[in-house]
Amino acid sequence: MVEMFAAENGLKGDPRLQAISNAIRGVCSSGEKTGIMFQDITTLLLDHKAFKNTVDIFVDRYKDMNISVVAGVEARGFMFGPTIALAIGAKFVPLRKPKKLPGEVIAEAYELEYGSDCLEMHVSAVEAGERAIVIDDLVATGGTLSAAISLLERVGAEVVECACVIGLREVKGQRRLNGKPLYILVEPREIDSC
Ligand SMILES: O=P(O)(O)OC[C@H]1O[C@H](OP(=O)(O)OP(=O)(O)O)[C@H](O)[C@@H]1O
Ligand SMILES: Nc1ncnc2[nH]cnc12
Repeated sequence: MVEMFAAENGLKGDPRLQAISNAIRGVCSSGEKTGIMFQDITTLLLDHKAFKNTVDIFVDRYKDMNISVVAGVEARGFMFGPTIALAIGAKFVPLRKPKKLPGEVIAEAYELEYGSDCLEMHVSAVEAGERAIVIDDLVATGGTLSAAISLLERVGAEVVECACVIGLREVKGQRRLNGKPLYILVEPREIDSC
């Protein structure tokens, strides 16, 4: 299913979107994530063509936007962000879960569908005035991306846009997050059975 965001992402009728969607797996989650319609992008990573098309779409969008920072959210933003950063000539800045970064950090706590968490960023990684995008696999409540935006803005960076492969239905029609544009490729996959 790709219609939900196609009108907004400028890719209406682009066959790459359906192939990307088909490569994502909807799974019935258990443990602390019980009841969550879990979207598994590891199957997208196994499909070379769909994975490359995903990265290519983001690269085409951001290559001429004078972006110097691609910030990726741990863990799944790390699977897309570095490749995009290399292709557009930007640095990659990891936004990590607590106590993973060795240098001086700033931190932002946030709420998730299944609990709460915190993101940290090295203070010296980004300079004031730099133009940044934030990359993650999925936006659900938007709490994670909002924390990422706050971290970058606290050091004086300009967040140009947040980009995700998947947007949960709750974000339908919400084209902005904390005042920043939100760029989404596809809607979630249905779960066949639990
Ligand atoms: O829009 P939100 O409600 O904030 O949720 C989206 C976030 O949740 C998932 O990560 P998760 O926190 O599960 O961490 P993981 O990638 O380390 O599994 C996903 O990769 C996003 O980062
Ligand atoms: N439904 C979901 N599937 C995968 N990751 C998520 N992160 C938050 N909600 C999620």
